[in-house]
Amino acid sequence: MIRLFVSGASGNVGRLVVREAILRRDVELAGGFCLEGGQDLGVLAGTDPLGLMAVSDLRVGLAASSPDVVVDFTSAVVLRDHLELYAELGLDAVVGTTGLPEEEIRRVRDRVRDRGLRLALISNFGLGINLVMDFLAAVGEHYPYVSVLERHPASMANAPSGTAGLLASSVPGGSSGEVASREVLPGVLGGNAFGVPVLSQRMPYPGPYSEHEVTLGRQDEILRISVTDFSSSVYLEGIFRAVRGVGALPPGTLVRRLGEFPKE
Ligand SMILES: NC(=O)C1=CN([C@@H]2O[C@H](COP(=O)(O)OP(=O)(O)OC[C@H]3O[C@@H](n4cnc5c(N)ncnc54)[C@H](OP(=O)(O)O)[C@@H]3O)[C@@H](O)[C@H]2O)C=CC1
Ligand SMILES: O=C(O)C1=N[C@H](C(=O)O)C[C@H](O)C1
Repeated sequence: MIRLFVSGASGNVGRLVVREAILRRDVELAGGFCLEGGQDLGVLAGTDPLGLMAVSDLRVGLAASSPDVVVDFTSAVVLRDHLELYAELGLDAVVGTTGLPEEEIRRVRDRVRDRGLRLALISNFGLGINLVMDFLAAVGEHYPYVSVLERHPASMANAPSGTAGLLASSVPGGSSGEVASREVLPGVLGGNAFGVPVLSQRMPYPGPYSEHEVTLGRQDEILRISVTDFSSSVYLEGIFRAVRGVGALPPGTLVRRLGEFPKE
């Protein structure tokens, strides 16, 4: 039985993680944190009361509940502090929160290695995106030209999405060539991550969706892959795959893709 603590227990993803943890036989919900705190975790998750209250002080909540694994879906604003706290407590962590710059992630990787920690820092737990990342790693060398486009509702916290950066980093060698176009509207061409052009599109559409599109090119051939997710439930299978797997990783390991976990 894995004792699980959920950071961000009142959020879109955190609530689903709490509900799933209640249903699963291999997991026991140890506690949860959210900014507000004070409410029953079951009620927050839209189910029956559990008699287990969300805490608003993460350090206190973790000390009181002695979890085996912490899952974090909170905010880029607090991500750095949360990672430091999990490291200080030597906790195995599965982190979905995005928005940490790549140079910072390199420092996190060093800390994980130096202190013998185990961390899954995965910007997208969806099956489709993880399969595309595996595909890009396998075939990217055949396609010298690459670009990544991501589309989210206007409420999306960061631009680009963490997933867009991870997709860009999955292509060995980045993209070739230069873009000569002059920007008439500032920012219209987007940015660049790992040598790959990345563009974010935001629309005040009411429903949830998350879309990523990768275009691969070589002489006389364009290959385009698009993944659209309409509900946070698509992340659950991957999150619990990581929850089961993180404790079995060798100490000092940071994984960025589900494909890095050994097959079950
Ligand atoms: N890796 C993946 O597969 C996915 C990653 N994400 C990422 O996960 C993160 C969370 O997404 P989502 O669930 O939609 O977010 P929500 O805004 O729905 O939930 C955020 C949660 O974090 C808490 N929180 C918000 N701000 C703070 C803060 N400053 N300090 C402490 N706690 C805070 C909120 O508490 P309260 O309600 O009390 O304010 C809430 O519990 C984002 O970075 C998102 O991009 C999202 C989907 C999939
Ligand atoms: O906040 C979201 O919605 C999402 N965040 C993750 C990201 O930043 O990549 C995953 C997905 O794009 C949805």
